[in-house]
Amino acid sequence: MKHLSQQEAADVDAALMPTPGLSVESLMELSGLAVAHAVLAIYPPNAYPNVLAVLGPGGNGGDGMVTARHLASLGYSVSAYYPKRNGGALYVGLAASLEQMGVRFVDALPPPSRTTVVVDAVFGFSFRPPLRAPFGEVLSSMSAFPHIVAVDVPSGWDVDAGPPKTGGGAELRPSVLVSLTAPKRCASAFDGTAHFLGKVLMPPE
Ligand SMILES: NC(=O)C1=CN([C@@H]2O[C@H](COP(=O)(O)OP(=O)(O)OC[C@H]3O[C@@H](n4cnc5c(N)ncnc54)[C@H](O)[C@@H]3O)[C@@H](O)[C@H]2O)[C@H](O)CC1
Ligand SMILES: [K+]
Repeated sequence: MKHLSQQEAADVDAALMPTPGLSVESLMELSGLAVAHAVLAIYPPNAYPNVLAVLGPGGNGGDGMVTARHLASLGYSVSAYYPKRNGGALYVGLAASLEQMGVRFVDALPPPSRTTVVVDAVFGFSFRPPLRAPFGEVLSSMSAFPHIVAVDVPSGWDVDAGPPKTGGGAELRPSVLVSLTAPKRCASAFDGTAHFLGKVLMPPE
């Protein structure tokens, strides 16, 4: 399977936008639904009742909000940590839809737990290192959780080059990766247990 560079990933999503019937909202909904079903397949709610969605300020965080909404409707107990909120109408609306579904927004990350699945929706294909505050601390705290499902790109990884080489303990090692549309180059360094491909809307060529 082809892996997309950071630039190709941005170009592909820009090319999908004018497709009749597609919009940022619909692409985000399909992404979040795909991630929710990956969580359901690997971490069923009878064994893993709690989900913590960690949300970044851009489109990846939007996918994470949709994921959280679907997981709440699938029977998980869902909380969300959203340290840098996006004030755009789409994001404000998504956050309101989560509250309607009973998702709790928390002010700090809870301690790690073996029965909690972390949805890593901090950064996607637009991330460029180095990390700016407060996300170094956020990723460092997340990395202590044993079950992490990364949305599109493991957060903090260089989209082309892969995991950071700092060795400082802050690098995420997700157990599940859900690539959206196509895997990004960094996915070739993924060494977790399951790699899914979601939101495939393009003809193969
Ligand atoms: N764009 C689309 O068509 C769709 C994208 N989907 C998902 O969205 C992400 C890409 O979204 P984008 O808004 O372009 O960017 P990110 O979420 O990856 O991050 C942007 C956000 O992060 C900040 N940021 C970037 N680098 C740093 C840094 N080093 N330190 C701190 N903060 C940083 C930046 O300022 C922005 O605020 C894609 O991967 C998909 O998950 C959907 O699938 C729908 C369609
Ligand atoms: K991510």
